[in-house]
Amino acid sequence: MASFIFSLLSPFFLIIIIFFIYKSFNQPERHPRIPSGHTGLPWIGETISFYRAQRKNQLFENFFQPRIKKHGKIFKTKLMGSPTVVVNGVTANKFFMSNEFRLVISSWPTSSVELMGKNCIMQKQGDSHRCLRGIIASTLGPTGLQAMVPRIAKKARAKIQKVLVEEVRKKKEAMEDERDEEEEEEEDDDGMLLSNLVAALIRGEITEDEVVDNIVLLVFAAHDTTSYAITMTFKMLANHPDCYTLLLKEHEDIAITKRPGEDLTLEDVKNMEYTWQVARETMRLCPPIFGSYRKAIMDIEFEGFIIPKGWKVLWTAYGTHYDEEYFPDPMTFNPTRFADPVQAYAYIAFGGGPRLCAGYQLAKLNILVFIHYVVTRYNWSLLYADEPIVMDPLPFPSKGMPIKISPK
Ligand code: HEM
Repeated sequence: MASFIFSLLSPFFLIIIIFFIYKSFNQPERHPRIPSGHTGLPWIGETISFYRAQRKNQLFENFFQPRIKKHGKIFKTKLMGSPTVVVNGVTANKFFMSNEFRLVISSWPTSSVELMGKNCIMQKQGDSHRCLRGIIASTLGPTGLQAMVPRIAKKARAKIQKVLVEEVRKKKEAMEDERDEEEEEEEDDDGMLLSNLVAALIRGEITEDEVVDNIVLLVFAAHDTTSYAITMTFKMLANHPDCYTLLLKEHEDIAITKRPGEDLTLEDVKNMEYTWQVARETMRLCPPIFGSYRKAIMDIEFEGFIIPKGWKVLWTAYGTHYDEEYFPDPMTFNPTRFADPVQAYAYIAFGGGPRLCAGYQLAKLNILVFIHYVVTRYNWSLLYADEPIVMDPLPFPSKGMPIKISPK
């Protein structure tokens, strides 16, 4: 045995082994390599420059744009130890978003998963995703929102978790008691998200952890995104008085039809067309979510390149929203560009495909209703015209964008 091993190490065998290693590294490539500059230090890759740019809300200017200019819409980098292919443009958005679960799955960095909870919808695939998506999206869809219109008016995760677990258990007990008492009667359905999630918990479709993690996720996914969208819309309005005049007129026309104290209806919200153009244009230039991560679950061929199984794919809103191929004169604030439908997958502030934002309708409603009450009831102006935006992990104005406000 020992002499056999020794013979393997003889010069002849070594030459054969070296030949095979050489051959395997020099296989003629069937597919071109994905362009990449230097992918940075081993393991860390370009993580530091990525986060430095992100922190200053300069991801486009300092990270994506220089690489897109040099390599094109698809390039490779290395972030947090993972080889990552950054993809931009309508074709890539459509391909990667619509092939969710088939070729790629959602794959957020560990730090984001810790914040949102590993049982939240963003981390789920297949049946589990379908079940949660059904509950959340139906509660937040147009029918669920109908009841919510008149009601619209950082805490540590551990604290939120504790409070929520108590609430979930209380709610579960109450719902089970009610069910015992009124066995034959129809389910009491108040249409609220917590009730719908707890009802699924009682039916054994989801776990208590899933109820809690999805409520926490919705706090992050819903609050910070919507508040940033509203904040930036007011900033844009302050900087574009002509747009403000048009927007104000739209709301005054609605307000004039109302008796004192009368609530807005969904019909009123539908008439806020120009305001929604303003908000969409704001989110085109200032997307609350700059992009999202996927992981290839098999080797993927895209535009002649091979993305190996296990690599990350990062789609970015900037790479499409700032591309003049889809939005002429892209850096100019021009809400009426949304007066006509835009090409599918060109406007991706709310993502696309099976993971399209489940709270889209609620976000739209909150933004429009909030703007309505502010502009019809108050005069306002920005305190700091050029307040820097920072990101941690979502973007926000560094001073909280205070405004001077007085009743009309
Ligand atoms: C302006 C406000 C908002 C913006 C810009 C926004 C943006 C997004 C984006 C880009 C995604 C897709 C992420 C991905 O592809 O990985 C997403 C997913 C999601 N959003 Fe929103 N969102 C907003 C408001 C809300 C609100 C108000 C809620 C709920 C109350 C919500 C709940 C969700 C959920 C549950 C998902 C995950 C969907 C899934 O994985 O199937 N979002 N959102």
